[in-house]
Amino acid sequence: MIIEVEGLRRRFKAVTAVDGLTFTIPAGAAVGYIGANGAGKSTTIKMLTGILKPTEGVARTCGLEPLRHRRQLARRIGVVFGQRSQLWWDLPLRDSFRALAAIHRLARPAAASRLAELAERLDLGEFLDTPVRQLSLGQRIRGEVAAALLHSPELLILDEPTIGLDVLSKERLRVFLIEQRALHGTSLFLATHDMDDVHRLTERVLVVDHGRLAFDGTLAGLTEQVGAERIVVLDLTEPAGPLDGVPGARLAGVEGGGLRQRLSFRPGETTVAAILTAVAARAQVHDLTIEEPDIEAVVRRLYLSREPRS
Ligand SMILES: Nc1ncnc2c1ncn2[C@@H]1O[C@H](COP(=O)(O)OP(=O)(O)OP(=O)(O)O)[C@@H](O)[C@H]1O
Repeated sequence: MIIEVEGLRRRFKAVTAVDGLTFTIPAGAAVGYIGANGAGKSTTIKMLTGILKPTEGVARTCGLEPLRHRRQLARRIGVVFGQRSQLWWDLPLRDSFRALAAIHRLARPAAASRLAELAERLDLGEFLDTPVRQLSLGQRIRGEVAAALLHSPELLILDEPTIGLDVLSKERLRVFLIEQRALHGTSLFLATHDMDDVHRLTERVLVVDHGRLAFDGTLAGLTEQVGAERIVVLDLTEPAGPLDGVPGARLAGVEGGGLRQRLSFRPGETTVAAILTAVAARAQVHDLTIEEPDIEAVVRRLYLSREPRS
């Protein structure tokens, strides 16, 4: 197991941020960790990485007790906090990598070739010599991710890595992470508010609610359990009248005078294929995309379905 957590609890005076969590994650897995603001995600990550001491219970990361073996663990994991930097603010990005290579005691040629790989894949070349404080958010996050991966860790822990990034930067980062996992088999533990992150990067999702595990399964299983709606966006070859009355679907919007129409549906009640078949008699579809429900909505529905809590 790359992560093992048993009865993990952390109190801050009156607040119980993490309240008896138990789960395991096998090596090589990619897991999304989601929950509302203040649900306990960052606190969990801090205990997994040896920054915070559990009040009760056990966390084991890469088979190590994070607090006791913090140094050893640091060589085997990479961590990115989207809202906090691990880079040296006033130094050129390249110097942070040099310092980190020294901290991890990487042999020079190995560090140089790893940096070259990361710089190429993350497109860092243009700003390697720019002081970190002058980087755009997207550039800095790419730098953070490279810094976290420089020593080729077995496990990458990301806390809100795409927060504040524009669509293009988010996408580049996701493509990079998918590639890295395919190349190196890096395990991934990803706390995020972004459903697309979860959808693209992970195969299992853990939902935390008031420090307790509220769901452990696939994203499809989660949306099905809460009955969240997905939206199919249809781009038509010619404008058509409103596509209402499709069985199992609800017309959620018409744009461009009928050229683009959105139909929402609940997985389990109908399928995209059935919707397309029903629509085919009335309009010709040129292109389609599926919009995932947003994470806040899914989590809210899950929380509501769990009430009243003990
Ligand atoms: N150092 C601290 N002192 C006191 N309370 C804290 C501390 N750190 C976290 N908390 C509280 O613990 C709870 C869980 O916080 P945590 O940061 O783990 O949540 P989160 O799920 O990461 O939220 P977000 O999505 O907003 O980052 C919150 O109520 C928070 O206010």
